[in-house]
Amino acid sequence: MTEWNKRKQVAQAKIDASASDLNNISQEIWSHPELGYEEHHAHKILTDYLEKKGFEVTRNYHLDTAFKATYGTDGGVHVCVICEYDALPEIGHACGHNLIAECGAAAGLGIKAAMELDGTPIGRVTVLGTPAEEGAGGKIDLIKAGAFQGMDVAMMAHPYAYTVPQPVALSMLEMKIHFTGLASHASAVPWEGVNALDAAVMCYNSISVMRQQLKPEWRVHGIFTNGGAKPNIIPEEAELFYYLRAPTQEALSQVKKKVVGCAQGAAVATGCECTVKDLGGFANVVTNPTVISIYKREASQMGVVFDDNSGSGSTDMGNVSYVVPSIHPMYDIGTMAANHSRPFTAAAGAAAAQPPTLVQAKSLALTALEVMKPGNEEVLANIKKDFALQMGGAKA
Ligand SMILES: NCCC[C@H](NC(=O)CCN)C(=O)O
Repeated sequence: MTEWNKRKQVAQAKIDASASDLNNISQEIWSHPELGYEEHHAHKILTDYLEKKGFEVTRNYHLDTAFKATYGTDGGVHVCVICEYDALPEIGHACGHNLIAECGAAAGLGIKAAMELDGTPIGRVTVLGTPAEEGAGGKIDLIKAGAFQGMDVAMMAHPYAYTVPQPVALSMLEMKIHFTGLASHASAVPWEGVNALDAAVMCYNSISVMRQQLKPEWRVHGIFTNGGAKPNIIPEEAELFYYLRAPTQEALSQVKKKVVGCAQGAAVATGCECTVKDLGGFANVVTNPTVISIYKREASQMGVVFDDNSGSGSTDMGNVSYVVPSIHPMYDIGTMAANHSRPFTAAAGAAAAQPPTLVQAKSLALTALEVMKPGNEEVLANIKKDFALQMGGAKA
């Protein structure tokens, strides 16, 4: 056996030997669901554990509930494994971020064990704790703070109903559409009023009608966040909250133009004022072809079979993929339930999710080791070449 294959075995054995600890971490996070930027319990248990395992830990890293846990030396390849740990309102860990945290910590442990085999670490591994993927996107704050500078590759794995190495993750924009009318008694003098709720309903309906003309991969979905105060007051304020999505930033701007047109039309029809507030969003994920081909090879050798079924959500890992060569595979946790559903919450906390999570952690760890391997400098050169080509044709 080559020295490097020995290291790969050590990584896998370390993850297997830590299975019970890792499951406990996952269960702790799953049973204490915390919203984005409030993940204090998850932050504590992950940082305490990684510190105990010999990582140099920075708590509250640029954000209250972000962390950096790092091991190794500078000057070699620097690999980042990402943890997420925020939950959804009301339905808990319905996106399985407890498992993303477990997988990131597990991969980090495995890589570290392999690196320190002969006492001389080659390169650096950082486990990065990133808050609020379901919210404003903590990775975007961390990018702005420079947390990804000097990293060569970033990777994570996300729970799902299928196993997809290169899922579609769309560019996304969050938008609030606010209508202002004029209040009046809805029974005594309704003609004195200007009805903001009517404008919001017309806008919602126009967007729904427009949907037939949207490209199949475009997404527009919204809710009413204000529909008036009382039935006997003509609503003077009404508000819609929409997510707009498309495969690229260019296509997203076309979707935005159409939605703004619907809002303006509804305002004219009802005599209301309309303001559209752009709340920012996420970039699409640009998967690095060299890294994903290594990942696919390593995962296949462990018996992982890939499906051809990609969802099309969005993630702040998309923003990371514009600053560091990245992969964001998704994997089957033993459920057919959709993410963001209550059955998915149950699946994310079930024992059946553990074996596939550890296989993903091993696949990420072995992918990282392949990039770090002395003599494999051409691999890193190819990763950088892919990235330069991809970024030449893409805008975040
Ligand atoms: N506010 C951003 C929502 C992101 C959300 N992400 C996912 O569902 C992917 C996995 N967590 C989305 O709506 O796509």
